[in-house]
Amino acid sequence: MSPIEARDLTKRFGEAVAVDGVTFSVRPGEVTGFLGRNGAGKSTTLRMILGLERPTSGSVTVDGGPYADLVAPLQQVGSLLDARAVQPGATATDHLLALARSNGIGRRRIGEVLDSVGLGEVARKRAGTFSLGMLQRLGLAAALLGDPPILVLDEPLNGLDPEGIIWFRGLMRRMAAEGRTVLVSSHLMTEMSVTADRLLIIGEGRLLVDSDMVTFQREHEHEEIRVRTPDPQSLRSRVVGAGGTVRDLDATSFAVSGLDGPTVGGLALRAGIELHELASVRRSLEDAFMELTAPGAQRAPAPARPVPMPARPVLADVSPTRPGLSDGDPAALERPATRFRDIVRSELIKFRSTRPGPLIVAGSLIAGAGSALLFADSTARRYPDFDVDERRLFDPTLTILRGRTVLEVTMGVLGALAVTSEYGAGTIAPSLAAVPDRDRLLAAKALTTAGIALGTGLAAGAGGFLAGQALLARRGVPHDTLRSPGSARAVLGSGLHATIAALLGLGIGVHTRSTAGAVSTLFAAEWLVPGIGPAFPEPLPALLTKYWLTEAGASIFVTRPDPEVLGPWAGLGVMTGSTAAVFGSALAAFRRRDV
Ligand SMILES: Nc1ncnc2c1ncn2[C@@H]1O[C@H](COP(=O)(O)OP(=O)(O)OP(=O)(O)O)[C@@H](O)[C@H]1O
Repeated sequence: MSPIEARDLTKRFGEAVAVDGVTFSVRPGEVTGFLGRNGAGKSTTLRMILGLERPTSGSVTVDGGPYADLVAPLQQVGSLLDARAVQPGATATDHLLALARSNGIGRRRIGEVLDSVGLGEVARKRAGTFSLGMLQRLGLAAALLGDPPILVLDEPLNGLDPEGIIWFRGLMRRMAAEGRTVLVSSHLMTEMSVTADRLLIIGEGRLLVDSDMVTFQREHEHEEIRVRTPDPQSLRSRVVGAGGTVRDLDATSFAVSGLDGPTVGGLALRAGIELHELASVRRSLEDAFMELTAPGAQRAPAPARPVPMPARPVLADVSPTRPGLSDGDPAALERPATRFRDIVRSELIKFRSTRPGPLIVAGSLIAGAGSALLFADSTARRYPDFDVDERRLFDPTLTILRGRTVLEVTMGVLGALAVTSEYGAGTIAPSLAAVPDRDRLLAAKALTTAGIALGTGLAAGAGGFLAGQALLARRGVPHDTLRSPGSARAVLGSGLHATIAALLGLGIGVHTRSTAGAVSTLFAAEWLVPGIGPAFPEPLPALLTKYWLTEAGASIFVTRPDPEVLGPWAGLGVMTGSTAAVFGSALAAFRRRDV
């Protein structure tokens, strides 16, 4: 079994066929160049190899099974799809650390790979300040993190300067010499002719060439005679009759292989055919590539050749790690499967290293406590004018916790950002390549988000409550303590409410995939729907007040019974149920969709 095997791999986007019945094997100990023009289907094929896109039909295996089944993905396959897929606010170290942690790779490895790609000096610089060439190096560093036996790289040369290209060639050659499997896509034939041992050429989704480079060069790189004549038909038949091979160039010219210039000239002279041009030119591999992949070129699918397996990889520590395929390799046995705890730690690093996350938490704490103080102050000013009924119904806890709306939105945004920031920056692809189990990735995001929101909600609620009650007490207005009926529950509720709001945001974020879309949806849920509710005839306004998720959830803060709203726990239950429905549908969508 080859490290990468595609069988009849097909991907359709609607009517368009991006990859059309492609079959190939990639062997260890070689650099395999995957060549094609823009839009030929290279990236789609590589994304299917990495489990980021689901084949419409056919299959592709990595290390003998689907990519999703790898036990420690980064230590088995290193990949680079899009070098620009980084959080601009994250440093090079943080970018790698988040990936490394998810697969239980130690921090020491980060310095090593950064040094090995020449980025040691900028380890603490933000990736947003990097040139494209530096980003390619960072992407390669990410691919090398787990010292994997298989490398899958999509156009890694883009943006590299000449020195970088030479360095990259050397790196690929070294990797192959160590027995690793290297699959690298490109649209540059010339580059691949010096880097690759084996060639796969894809055009309009179909595999056109599957050959070793030496054979391809022998077949396509040679001298040929270019002939221009007003009577190409006659000369062509004479050339073919003399054993030459003809390749049409345009209406009046063709190229001849297998005969030399004087022979072709002699044939023309003897037949009395006028010649306008007779020249010997070297046919480059680039020419061959352009002709083979010309739009609409006549083509048949390349035969699926049985690929003999070369000797086992040389390096002990680059052997396959899939259980059952490791042949008792001690290096494989040392690699533990990815642990959920590590994925959570990786999510925490992502949170810390993307600028909006910590800012939102700080802002929420200030806004939560600040709005409580503002409400306390305005209540204290108005309290002397309250009539008897107003004083009887006065609920100091509820007044203080009115800032919950701000927290509900900020925590919702925080939850949404856990996924939308990944889609926005494109880091969702490397994240999923590192953690292909989508349930576990989303669960880790949910747990991290919930933990941060719970802490923030409790801190903002308790801080706001204590500061607000102290202000009321100082101004001689009735106030609550944590021992007052319902007050502790309301403060605890602040944490629960923030947590549910964050999970709601996360679910919405998975659906919208864009931060703007998620924020608009959250604002609609928070303000638009309850705001326009009263414009409709009863009983809709009453129902919305009681059962709309954000309104119902707010009842957790109510300390005096109110017939218009649900009981505190019932209300929070409605909000939890609605959030669970949104989150459940998000999980289903996340499992199903490509990337
Ligand atoms: N998500 C998608 N939805 C619709 N069409 C898509 C999608 N992804 C790719 N395609 C189409 O599939 C075809 C192959 O695209 P792909 O990105 O695989 O090409 P490529 O060979 O990698 O090109 P490039 O060198 O420009 O990256 C293109 O026609 C592209 O427009």
